[in-house]
Amino acid sequence: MSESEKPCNVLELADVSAGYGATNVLERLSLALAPSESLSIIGRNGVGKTTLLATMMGHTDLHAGAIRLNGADISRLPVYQRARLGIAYVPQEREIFPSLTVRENLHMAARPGKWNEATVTDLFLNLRDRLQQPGGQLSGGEQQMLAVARALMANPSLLLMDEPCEGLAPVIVESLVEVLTELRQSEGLSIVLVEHNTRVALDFAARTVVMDRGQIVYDGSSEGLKQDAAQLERLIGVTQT
Ligand SMILES: Nc1ncnc2c1ncn2[C@@H]1O[C@H](COP(=O)(O)OP(=O)(O)OP(=O)(O)O)[C@@H](O)[C@H]1O
Repeated sequence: MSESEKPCNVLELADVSAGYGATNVLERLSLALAPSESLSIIGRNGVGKTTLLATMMGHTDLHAGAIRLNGADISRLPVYQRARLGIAYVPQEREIFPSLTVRENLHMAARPGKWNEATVTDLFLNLRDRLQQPGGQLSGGEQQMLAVARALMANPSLLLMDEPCEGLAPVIVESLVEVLTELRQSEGLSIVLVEHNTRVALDFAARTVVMDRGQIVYDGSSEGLKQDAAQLERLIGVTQT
């Protein structure tokens, strides 16, 4: 395949410096994601993982560099336009609307495509029985499922997820990871997962990025990191995964 025939990256960050106000958290960071490719992001606390997702979505101040989505420059676009172009974001805080029903939450940002009320509730069966209940009455795990399901209803090409397993019981984490793994295999969907649990992160995607102080210090095979405890320890200070 020649260069011109190659499908363009779903996402590309080129030499991006970004942060909050005048302060940069990300320093000249570059990253590209092929169509349908998924990626895990790990790193110690406070190294800029959330800031990286927030920058993709347009929630931070971009000071230098460019961000492209499916080849189009979105660097200066506000959040809602990025969402319309196909980025969905599940923030750490979930941000579901507690007084709206599950169904109302689901339909807030729905766009036509393969993900609709029927298909997302096939994926998260718990939600199907609770469509009429206020979102605030759901358990933590169900609220997380609602947040992911609502993001899917926008039929994105890129799904950004910030620590979806945080605060959930191990059995819920297990079922959520199962669904996320199923989603990772969806044609036309790229997932970027920020995950504190190194084992979950390395199992989730074939490719893992490790961040340190606003930069990428490893970008490569998840399997490679799994097999190299010394490197993992050096990068993020864990001895077991
Ligand atoms: N809204 C904000 N305004 C100003 N500084 C912020 C804001 N959010 C984060 N920061 C700072 O940016 C840096 C990176 O934080 P970020 O939350 O991106 O890291 P992280 O790797 O996601 O951390 P954690 O694993 O603890 O969630 C930190 O120094 C943090 O204090």
